[in-house]
Order: sequence, then structure tokens, then C-alpha cells
Amino acid sequence: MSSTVLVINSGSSSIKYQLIDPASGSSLASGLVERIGEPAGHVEHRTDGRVTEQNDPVPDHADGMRTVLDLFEKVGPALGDANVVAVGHRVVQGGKYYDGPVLIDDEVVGLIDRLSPLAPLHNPPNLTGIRVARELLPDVPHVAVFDTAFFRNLPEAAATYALDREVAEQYNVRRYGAHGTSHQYVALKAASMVGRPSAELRQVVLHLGNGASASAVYGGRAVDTSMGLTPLEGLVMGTRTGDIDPAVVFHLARNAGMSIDEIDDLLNKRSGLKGLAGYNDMREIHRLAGDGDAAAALALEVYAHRLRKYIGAYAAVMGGIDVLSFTAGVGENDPEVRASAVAGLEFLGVEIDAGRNEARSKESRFISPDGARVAVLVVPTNEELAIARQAVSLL
Ligand SMILES: Nc1ncnc2c1ncn2[C@@H]1O[C@H](COP(=O)(O)OP(=O)(O)O)[C@@H](O)[C@H]1O
Ligand SMILES: CC(=O)OP(=O)(O)O
Ligand SMILES: [Mg+2]
Repeated sequence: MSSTVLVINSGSSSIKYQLIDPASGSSLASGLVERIGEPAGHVEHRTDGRVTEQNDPVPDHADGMRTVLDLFEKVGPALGDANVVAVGHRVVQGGKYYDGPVLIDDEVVGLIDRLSPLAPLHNPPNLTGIRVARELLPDVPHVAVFDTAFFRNLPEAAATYALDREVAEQYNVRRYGAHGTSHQYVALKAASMVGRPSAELRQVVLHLGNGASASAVYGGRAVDTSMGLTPLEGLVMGTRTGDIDPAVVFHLARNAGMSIDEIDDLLNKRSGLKGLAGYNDMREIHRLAGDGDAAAALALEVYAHRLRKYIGAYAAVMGGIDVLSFTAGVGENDPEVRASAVAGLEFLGVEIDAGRNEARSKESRFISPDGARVAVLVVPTNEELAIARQAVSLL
């Protein structure tokens, strides 16, 4: 039997997982635990074309992990018979330490914990996933794959904030990026689709999920990215502001009587699409805008404006652009956002074919017209497969 990898992606309120055969890329089981900590939880486990659902409350991530491993036992495939050679964990923040996957031991766990302030919504649940999975699957190697790894060697000019040098060094204040596993996977796939050696390609990748980020990839190497010290910087997201004037923080602290923790919560959890129009789900924003809701219409404009700014900026950083790829929940499924993101960018050679853009498909595809100067692509990301392959490559 071929070997498999169990991949775990613990998010702030969810756990996504997949049992993958890294050689063929096929998924033997996958699932999702969501609404962790809310009154009604939701669990979905898919295997063999069947879906098992549960709607019991899931009090915390530890409970969620136990539920996942229970489902493998009860519904299958039994992990004991699946030849699991590794458990791959997505970890968002690896700081300056990792440019590739690492075998998890107590020291690595300690480091991920110490890096939590640099990814406060992500590293703590990542760590819970690791703790419980190591407890329940003690005989298999556990591997951490960091979102920051692909950006570990960003050019200094892109990674450095113009902050007092000593303060920045003492407190590790620099740009680390995130979603790197996805950006790297999509950039590689995109290079193979356009059929030119990635060494000469100037690519922009837009990962638009609940968290959202852009990257500039030149010759296969990341040269800039929109997330910074933490995953708060950059694009407009489901609940995060993305770029704002840092003076907004001082202003609110001094004049609105808000504490630093309250402002942190505001910027990370109550802003973005949710702050502008009441919902973090892009589908809801479209529904409201379609019903004439002015706040939702403005949210869509702010979202697209930010995207156009980043595409233009990254074209400038690389001296041009050859490939533009859309990925993740919004990027893969939302023709309206894609169209508005590139509107007016014909001067860069960026244009899309309306029919191709609107066609529904789960496959990687071109949405630019034949012969266009810039290849515009939709590339479904597969962070789980990338994590499984990196975990195996380490062992
Ligand atoms: N058909 C669709 N049209 C527009 N947006 C969609 C569609 N399907 C999913 N999305 C968006 O994708 C987001 C989730 O993307 P995903 O990549 O799964 O994010 P995450 O990994 O951060 O949870 C949802 O919040 C939703 O806004
Ligand atoms: C880093 C990050 O924002 O991840 P996610 O999109 O899963 O929240
Ligand atoms: Mg994601």
C-alpha cells in the first residue's frame, strides 16, 4: 500500500484536514471542523464519495482534533491501516527561523509558541493542533510547514520597515509574509501552464480567501508580499483591515478610549468586509450589493481598489508582469472580483476574456484572451498537497 500523509490546517475557528497520497496527489479523506467555540459546531468528513456530518458543539480546538481522529476510526479510513508516514501541520508564523519544513520536537513547539505574538490569530490554534495530534498519534513523525518559509529570503529592501534599526532588530520587527505555501504552489503551477521556464517569469499571485495576500514572484523566487510582521498588513480581508495608517491606532487609543487589545480586536476581527458591510463572506457582500446596499457596494470597490494598487505596485517592482494568478475561495470562485481587480490595467497588458472569466470550473485555466501579453489564470490552490509533499521530502 502506498504511503499517506495526514495534513492538518488549524485556523482561528476551524480545522481543515486531509489524508493524502503524496505520490499521486489523491485525497483519501478530507474534512472540516468549523464554528469551534460557538453554540452550534459543524463537522464534515468526506471519504469514498460519502459525506458524514455532525452539528454538535465543538468547544475548543483540542476537542475538534479528537473529533477528527474519532471520525477516521468510526467512518474510516482507519489511520492504523492507512500507512501514515507523517502528519503535516500548517503553521503560519515561522519567523526568521525556517525557510523549509521542519521535524516537530519540543524545541520547535516552544519556538512556535514564542512566535505567537507575530500571528496571534493563527499560531495558537496551529499549536493546539500539533499538541493534540502528537498526543494521539505519537508514533508518526510530525512536520511543520510554515506559511512564512517561501518569504524567508525576501530581498532586504522588501522585508525591512523604515523603523529605528535597533528597535526593529531587538523586537524582530520585519516583514515575514504568510500564505507562502499557497503562493509557491500556485506560482509553480502557473509557470507550468504558460510553458515558459519559471526563471524568467514575472508573476503576481493573488491569494484571496478569508485572509488575503498578494505576492510578486520573479524567477520562481518571492521578491515582495503584502502581509508583513503579522497577517494583518496588505489587502482588504474578510475581517482584517489590511493596510492602514498606523496612526489610526494612536488616534483610537487617545481619542476613543480604546485599549491596545480592543484596537487589535477591531483591526483583526471586526474590520475588512465585515467592518465595512457586516459580513466577512464575499457571497453575502455580493447579495447585499445586488439588493442595493450602498455599504456593500463600497466594500467591493475598496476591495478591488486595493487589489489594483498591489498589482500595479508589483509590476513596478519587477519591471513588468507576465502572469497574474487568482487563487483561494474568492480568487477561484468570484468572476466579479476578478474582473474588477483588473479593470483599467490594460496599460500593463492585463486583460481578461469575459466568457472565460465567467465559466464555472474547478480546474486551473486561462481567463485572458489568446495572444494576450499577460497570462491571467485561475489556479485552485492546494496547500494540503503542498504540505504533504514537503513533509515527505523532509523524511
Ligand atoms: N462562489 C463564491 N463566490 C465568492 N466568494 C466565495 C465563493 N465561494 C467561497 N467564497 C469566499 O471564499 C472565502 C473562503 O476562502 P478560503 O480560501 O476557503 O479561506 P480560508 O482558507 O481563509 O478559510 C469565503 O469567506 C467566501 O467569501
Ligand atoms: C495567514 C492567514 O491569513 O491565513 P488564513 O487565510 O487561513 O486566515
Ligand atoms: Mg486558507
